[in-house]
Amino acid sequence: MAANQPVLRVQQLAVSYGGLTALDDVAFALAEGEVLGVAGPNGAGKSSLLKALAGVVRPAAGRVAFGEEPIFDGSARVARGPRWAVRHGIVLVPEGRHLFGDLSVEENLRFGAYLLGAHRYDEDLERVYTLFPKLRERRQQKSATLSGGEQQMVAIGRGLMARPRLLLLDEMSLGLAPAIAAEVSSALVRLREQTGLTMIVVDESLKRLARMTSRVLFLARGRVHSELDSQGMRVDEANYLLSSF
Ligand SMILES: Nc1ncnc2c1ncn2[C@@H]1O[C@H](COP(=O)(O)OP(=O)(O)OP(=O)(O)O)[C@@H](O)[C@H]1O
Repeated sequence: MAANQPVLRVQQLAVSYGGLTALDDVAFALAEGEVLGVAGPNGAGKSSLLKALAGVVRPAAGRVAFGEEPIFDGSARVARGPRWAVRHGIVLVPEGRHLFGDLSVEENLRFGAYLLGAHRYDEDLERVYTLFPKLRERRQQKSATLSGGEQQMVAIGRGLMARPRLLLLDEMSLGLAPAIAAEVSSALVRLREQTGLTMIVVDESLKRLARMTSRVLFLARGRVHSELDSQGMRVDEANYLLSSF
């Protein structure tokens, strides 16, 4: 891929569920190593966007390309599914974590590598445990008995075990106390600094998004309302903008 080519290009993307339009005419591009935040009120289409990129939801129209590869092209009738996406490095950490509660932390993490087929997990596991030291202490513990924050760390770790090139994180702070949410987002900032991984992050807190991302896309009623640079973003003003949607 040429250096100036976006790693992800989304054009005129539409998603609908029966008669309900969840996303309409959404367009943006993402450069390699960029971390994009997505904000918007409930029902704005944030999860639908991540699911469409991960091949979990089939768009109604538009085009999505990952590097040179089309993920979806309405006019060419190309629609990739979730297996294709994971194998090509697009990994979704879904809202709600979806862990196997009866399995241990390490078994859940290993599951993230499952779709990649046979490869050595040890180095990947080590990287996850370095990012989230709490998980190393609890590697044999059943996931259901972890705290919410630890479960979220397992969900992110499981995503990392799939060796992502684009990591999609949906509402990772949902239900977490602010201090724990801050701990999880600090880990993502370290991940970004250490690996340069390209990510899209949905989070209800603009303050956390401002720390984690380089720019934030605001969705309202399924459309891109505006986009702000995270560095110069005044969180109070951005919150005011959000409340006006
Ligand atoms: N499987 C589905 N079937 C029908 N409608 C759906 C489905 N999933 C989402 N929707 C609808 O699509 C719209 C966008 O939902 P989506 O979950 O993408 O929004 P969101 O911005 O992630 O919201 P939230 O912040 O509440 O998670 C909403 O009106 C929602 O009710």
